[in-house]
Amino acid sequence: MSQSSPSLPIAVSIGEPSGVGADVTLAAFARRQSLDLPPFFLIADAEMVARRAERLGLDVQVRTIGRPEEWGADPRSLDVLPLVNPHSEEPGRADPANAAGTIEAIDRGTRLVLDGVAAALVTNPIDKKALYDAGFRHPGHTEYLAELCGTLIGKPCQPVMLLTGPDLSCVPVTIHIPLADVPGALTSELILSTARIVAHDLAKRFGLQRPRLAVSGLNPHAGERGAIGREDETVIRPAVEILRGEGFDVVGPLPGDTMFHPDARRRYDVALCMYHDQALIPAKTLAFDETVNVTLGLPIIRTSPDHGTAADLAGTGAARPNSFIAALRLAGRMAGIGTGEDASGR
Ligand SMILES: NC(=O)C1=CN([C@@H]2O[C@H](COP(=O)(O)OP(=O)(O)OC[C@H]3O[C@@H](n4cnc5c(N)ncnc54)[C@H](O)[C@@H]3O)[C@@H](O)[C@H]2O)C=CC1
Ligand SMILES: NCC(=O)COP(=O)(O)O
Repeated sequence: MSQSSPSLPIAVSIGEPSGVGADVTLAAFARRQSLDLPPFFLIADAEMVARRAERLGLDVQVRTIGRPEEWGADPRSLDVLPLVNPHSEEPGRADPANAAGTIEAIDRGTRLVLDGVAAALVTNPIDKKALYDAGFRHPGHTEYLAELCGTLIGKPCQPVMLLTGPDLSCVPVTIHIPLADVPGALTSELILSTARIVAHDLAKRFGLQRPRLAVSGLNPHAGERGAIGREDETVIRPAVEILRGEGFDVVGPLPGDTMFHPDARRRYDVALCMYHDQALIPAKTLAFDETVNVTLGLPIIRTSPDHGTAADLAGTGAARPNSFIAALRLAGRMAGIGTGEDASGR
């Protein structure tokens, strides 16, 4: 762990214990010095993490800390803030019985950042269905963190999901909803509020003033001037015109199939897409190992690897830690923690 900076550490939540969260966190910790990673501690069941390290054959000592302030006393050890709700470890087999611990880790990490004890929260992937089966009523971290932060600060938050990689940053305006519900959920107001949060947070968190925004259409060929679907003209174009009137650098609606080729991508900083897969397919296809999921619109910095629980790889050593490492680095840069990385960011 880098001791060159007196910065606060980053809190990392374990995510789904049967997934690769522990694997990628341990792998990143093992390479922390050569990669000059920002300091971090893990919120997890310490015994589960130690067992996973052993299973993976990683020479990582796990040290339980009583309070986050105890972080960093022994630079050789991965500090783990233990859970009240224990996690059983069965790689590849999600169990709703672990849900309480999974949610506890997210809750505690969020509170620690809000309390100024941790610099940022990096979340490992959750198995959404396992949490739903245990009664969790939020589609994912993104929506849950917005509600939790809103309750804790007494002010509602609109979460915005940003996927950012070396060659593409994009935002799904509607997030975790069935495709059939997208046309009904898509409103000019939602596009406007999302674009305003993107512009505000890119300036505040990334130092990018007046980002160039490209807004996608919803229908094939952005509706072919109303001939293949109406939303492009009745919902999306009016929002783009209002944004332009407010001084935004924005184009659209652009046909979704032609806005991601290399020349097109050079013309904007962020693509605002109308639904989850319209944004996440190009992001993960272009750079699965380097793309980071960031939640904008929150009073805390939250990043996450772009991948899911990868249950098929848990405990095998085959999970690549790259996206997790990118998430740690980006959280560090957003929090102003010095690392050996090029700070130009994305
Ligand atoms: N932020 C979060 O909490 C996220 C959670 N999920 C959840 O993850 C679960 C599984 O989702 P899937 O769609 O199967 O996506 P996935 O990303 O877990 O897996 C898709 C494919 O990519 C591979 N893969 C994923 N991460 C990898 C890594 N680090 N190194 C090498 N290969 C990797 C997997 O082995 C699999 O073949 C679902 O329950 C989903 O809800 C998915 C995305 C984000
Ligand atoms: N596919 C992205 C995703 O599911 C991210 O979900 P979350 O960060 O909101 O948990």
